[in-house]
Amino acid sequence: MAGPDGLSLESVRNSLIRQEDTIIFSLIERSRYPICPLLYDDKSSLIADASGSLLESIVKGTEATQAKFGRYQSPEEHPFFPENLPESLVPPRSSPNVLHPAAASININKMIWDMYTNQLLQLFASEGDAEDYACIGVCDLQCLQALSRRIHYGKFVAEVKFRDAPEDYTQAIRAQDRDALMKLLTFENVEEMVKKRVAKKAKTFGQEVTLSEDEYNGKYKVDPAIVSRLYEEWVMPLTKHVQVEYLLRRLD
Ligand SMILES: C=C(O[C@@H]1C=C(C(=O)O)C=C[C@H]1O)C(=O)O
Repeated sequence: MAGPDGLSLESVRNSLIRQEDTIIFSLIERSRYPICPLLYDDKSSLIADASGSLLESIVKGTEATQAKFGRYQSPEEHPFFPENLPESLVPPRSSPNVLHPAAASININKMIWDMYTNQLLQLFASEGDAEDYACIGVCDLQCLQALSRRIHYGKFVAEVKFRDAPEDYTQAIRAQDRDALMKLLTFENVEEMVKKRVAKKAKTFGQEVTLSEDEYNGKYKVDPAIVSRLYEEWVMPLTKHVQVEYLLRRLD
């Protein structure tokens, strides 16, 4: 049942389903380009005097602009480089914060960055180089932000699950028992559906649309099996990790 603030398991699951579209489209966009290793190289001399990789500079610069316009006032958004972000110029949000205040201390973007640059990219982008650094970096930024939003949305999922069964969760939280919390919040049947649905979406969104009535039997823009694997091995485990981290602090 929805709480007075409108939060319900159905509404948070619907949001996760909608976010699948954003993630898959951003992967499709990124897969148009080769990996382009120079973008991620800390020692590349692509821009003089910059510390870190070119992607880091692109993400830091974009986050600074977005912070000024209030992006990180939203509890759904988490910066990759929270240090030294400028103050927001827009007035604070009026919507009530439905999360426990401890939620603000959870940001696993470093893990997401490492997973994306060291493991995921290699799965869906081809080997090689290109000079469209800005376009490719912006595609990476979009993938990273979409994955980060989805994974940190685990805070909302956890809040709703806690409200639905406060006694069960309270016991595990008081004991700071990660395994018990993981067991309580895991729904294997939902995870199976997620894996199947994202593969189906990758097929639907990633085919070449023609006017022919024949069934599509061409190549998909991103491999549906890889999208499913991405969810199984990284996206869902990290979302559950965020859920556990949030619940451990839920009674602070
Ligand atoms: C997000 C939820 O919690 C867990 C994580 C899931 C996910 O990341 O998609 C799916 C099912 C659950 O095991 C949920 O129950 O919807």
